[in-house]
Amino acid sequence: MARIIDGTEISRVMREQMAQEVAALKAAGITPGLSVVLVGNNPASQAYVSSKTKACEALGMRGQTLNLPENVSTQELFAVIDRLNADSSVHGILVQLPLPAHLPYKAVLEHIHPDKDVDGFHPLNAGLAFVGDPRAFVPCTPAGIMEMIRRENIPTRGKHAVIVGRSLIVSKPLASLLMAPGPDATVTLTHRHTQDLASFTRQADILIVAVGKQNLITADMVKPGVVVIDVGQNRVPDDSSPRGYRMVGDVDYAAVSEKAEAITPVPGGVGPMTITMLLANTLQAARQMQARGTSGNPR
Ligand SMILES: Nc1nc(=O)c2c([nH]1)NC[C@@H]1CN(c3ccc(C(=O)N[C@@H](CCC(=O)O)C(=O)O)cc3)C=[N+]21
Repeated sequence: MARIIDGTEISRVMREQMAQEVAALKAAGITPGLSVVLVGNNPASQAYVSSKTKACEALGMRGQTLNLPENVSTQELFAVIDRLNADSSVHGILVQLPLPAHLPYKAVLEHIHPDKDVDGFHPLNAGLAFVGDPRAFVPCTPAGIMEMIRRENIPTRGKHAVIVGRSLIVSKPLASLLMAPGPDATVTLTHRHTQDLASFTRQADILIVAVGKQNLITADMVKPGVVVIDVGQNRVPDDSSPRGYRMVGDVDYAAVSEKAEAITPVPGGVGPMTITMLLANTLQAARQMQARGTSGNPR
């Protein structure tokens, strides 16, 4: 049976360390602050956003949510972001995705000041991360996956990492992190048009799945000894659960964990690590602004 990679426990250790760094910044007069902009009232988005701001507060940081109506105009949303960009008590800004279809999400993400872009979705940060510049904010999910791999001592050098999915948020940045000097993995990226997906996944020493489709990866699609990182967050109706649903990933967990060397569970794997890296990026933003002398909460 596979070893379970416990994202909740790794997060607990990392957050304990970060709480001390927050305390030190606070002693220097700066309380790191994250502002989350949530448009509309999608229940899943509301749940994610509240877990993000709660995690901030648990660390001693400020977490604020700005909830805008579903029909907010692009200009109104830009005005809100302008205000957060100019507010020296705000170190990180996150606009929760997906946005309603009438809003141009790329233009919205480009409106966030790159120094406060703790999601790492602004093209400047995406570019800095791609060239391996340490000033970049690295998107939280790929950063969290790299932390899990490092802390679990999973060998990457020369290993074949196969990524399923081609998103800007997870797969593209993860590919560049895994193939960079240091990790030195050989990376294959696959997606919905890949022919004979299983012929690729079966070659994986490390298999990362970020698609959003329950049971996409079955036991016959992996080789014995694989390390599986499941990024999926799928809600499955379940009357026996208090919320009326349960969370599953993209991997047939029960069957694949019989063949894998190690596997991340859902929930309790990549999800908590994503939030942990959001906290880390907010802390990084506060420190960078302190170093430039552009931060400090108004007293
Ligand atoms: N601008 C932006 N940045 C994001 O980082 C972002 C976003 N938009 N939109 C949506 C996705 C999704 N996402 C999750 C993070 C943590 C969990 C998480 O902690 N999940 C728990 C389970 C949650 C539950 O049970 O409901 C777990 O896996 O253990 C889930 C989903 C961040 N996202």
